[in-house]
Amino acid sequence: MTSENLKIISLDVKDVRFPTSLGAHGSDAMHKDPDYSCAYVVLKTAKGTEGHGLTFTCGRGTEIVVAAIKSLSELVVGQTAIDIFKDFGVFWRSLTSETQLRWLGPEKGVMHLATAAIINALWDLWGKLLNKPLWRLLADLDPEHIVSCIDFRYISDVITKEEAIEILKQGQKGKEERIEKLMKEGYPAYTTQVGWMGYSQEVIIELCQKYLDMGFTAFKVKVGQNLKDDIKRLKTVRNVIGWDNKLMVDANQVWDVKQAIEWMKQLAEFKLLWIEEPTSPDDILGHAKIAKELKPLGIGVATGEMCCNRVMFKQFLQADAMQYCQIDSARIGGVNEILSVYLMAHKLGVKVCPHAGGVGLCEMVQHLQMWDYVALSGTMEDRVIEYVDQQHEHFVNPVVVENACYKVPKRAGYSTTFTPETIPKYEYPNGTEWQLMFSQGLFPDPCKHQS
Ligand SMILES: C[C@H](O)[C@@H](O)[C@@H](O)[C@H](O)C(=O)O
Ligand SMILES: [Mg+2]
Repeated sequence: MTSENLKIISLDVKDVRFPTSLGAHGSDAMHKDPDYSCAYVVLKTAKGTEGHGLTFTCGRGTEIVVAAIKSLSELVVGQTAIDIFKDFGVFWRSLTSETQLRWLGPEKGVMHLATAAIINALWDLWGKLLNKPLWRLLADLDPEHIVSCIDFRYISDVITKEEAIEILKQGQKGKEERIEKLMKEGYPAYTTQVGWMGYSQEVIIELCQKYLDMGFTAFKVKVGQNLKDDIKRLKTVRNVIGWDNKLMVDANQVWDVKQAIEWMKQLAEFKLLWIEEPTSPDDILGHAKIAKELKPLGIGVATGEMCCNRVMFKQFLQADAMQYCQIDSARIGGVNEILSVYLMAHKLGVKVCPHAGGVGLCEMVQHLQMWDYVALSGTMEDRVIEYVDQQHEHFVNPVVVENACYKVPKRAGYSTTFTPETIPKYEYPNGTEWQLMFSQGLFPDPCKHQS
């Protein structure tokens, strides 16, 4: 492979949306009608190999992320993939610290979602070039190379490069046996599919039974709109799943700090493992207070799906403000930054249970969590990967969950390639499915709207 062949010659980006709001799939106390969507990046090398990456969105606004990706694209096109991978941390910083664009973040919001989509596409490309699934690519990289992918600026007060290398060297011990175990058993999952906010009691009962029959032992339910309804919903769920299975709740940032504590005290009788996103995702001390108050009730605090970067994660971890660290593969700046969060969580003894409620998130986080087991924490104890049954049919290599465990992905890359039919059908607003839904009056046609 010559380096000329590995030159990135194009970056294409699409706005892809799925009409999930029609069935209340993905709904919660704050996002009542999400249309699961993504900005989908396709990188192409001169040799013709493609890398596919995405960042998750909830419908409206995806076009803004697409525009941000277009603004970043000139930093990528013309670069040689092999040079990027040699010194990936430096390249990552060139995106996040671009001297003018950084004013729009820095390292947060739309710009960081855009960075994640591009960076994820690069890791997919790397996996495809080496013919390895991402978890294996990560597990095979030597500790120094992994560390060279990370930007340690702002986190070296908690973890240095040298410490990270040492931790990763320790993680090499027993790696092959762990790979063998993973191949045999897979990685435990929990399901959120049973408890979206907009689901009726009947649907919840039916889904709880379905997932129990599939072998699931951990379930997550949305709360936070109305206390009486929450109590009713949790009673229903406990009735079906019993008291030995794990139950978690998710408020998606709806409460004030005091309100969160009071509300959760009223739900404690349902034996809850964690409350997820009780309040603003930026309120580190608020989360710490909630965690302290709820600890005697056996309830931990989980958060991370909207934690905007490694600096915020660092402080959450330092402040004992999260007992479950929910990295999100598409919110912070892609794999490189996520590696730094895993390392900090490991050093500070916090369990990582990735967030996956969105398009392609299950496909991605399985790789990250499997790498963590194989080459970093070395354990799956009390750790679970979220599972939602959304849009898997649109991926060429969808996740496979059997007996409530993710099977190890075997195909090269980050599992983020859409099927050839997906974009023509679901690109917004011109995809054939969208055109049909506009004509049926299911959604307003944005083109007609403007004229
Ligand atoms: C809008 C989305 O579906 C969220 O509700 C979802 O990501 C959720 O917070 C989760 O934890 O899966
Ligand atoms: Mg959540």
